[in-house]
Amino acid sequence: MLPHARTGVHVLSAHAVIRRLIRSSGVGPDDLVIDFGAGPGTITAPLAATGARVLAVERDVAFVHRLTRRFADQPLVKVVHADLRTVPLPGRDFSVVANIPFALSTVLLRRLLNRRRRSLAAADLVVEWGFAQRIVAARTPETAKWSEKYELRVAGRIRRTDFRPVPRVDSAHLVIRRRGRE
Ligand SMILES: C[S@@+](CC[C@H](N)C(=O)[O-])C[C@H]1O[C@@H](n2cnc3c(N)ncnc32)[C@H](O)[C@@H]1O
Repeated sequence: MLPHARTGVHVLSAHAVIRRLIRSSGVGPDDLVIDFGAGPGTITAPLAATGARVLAVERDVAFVHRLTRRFADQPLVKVVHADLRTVPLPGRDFSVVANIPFALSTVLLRRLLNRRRRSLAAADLVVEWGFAQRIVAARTPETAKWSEKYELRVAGRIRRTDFRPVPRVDSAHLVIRRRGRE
């Protein structure tokens, strides 16, 4: 079985959507960017093409082997076999561009946005549509606190048919930008 055929892994297959995520992030040479849940490297590859240093974080061993082979000759890409819930985050400024496992959306946002050190500069995430709406509404004390430090907005809807296999629900492009960025 191909790794991406595993239950719950919906690979972003629409190149136009991937290009939009990356263009929105604005990452380029000298930037550090993390692709959480890199899978087969669908987002990792065009991210590396911008000249940014990319950390491709992936928990699944088969995907890690595939990523390691695919990016063996690309010094800008570091494949990190780790769990996004526990992998150490950079101390220097970094961005995130990723189609994350939906079940871990809250955990990841907490890791990124509750840190004392605000080294997350920007994130462009693919998350479940309803989840994105709840986050940007900032109705809970936690999300309200996030929105004091970060701008959170939905840049657009991503149709479920833009993924393989096709999931049951649409997604959103969630944009996160650190406020007061110099
Ligand atoms: C929705 S898929 C996205 C794959 C790829 N980024 C893409 O868009 O084509 C989510 C990926 O996250 C990985 N994953 C799931 N749980 C993880 C965890 N705790 N830590 C790191 N990666 C995880 C899965 O193996 C899968 O490759």
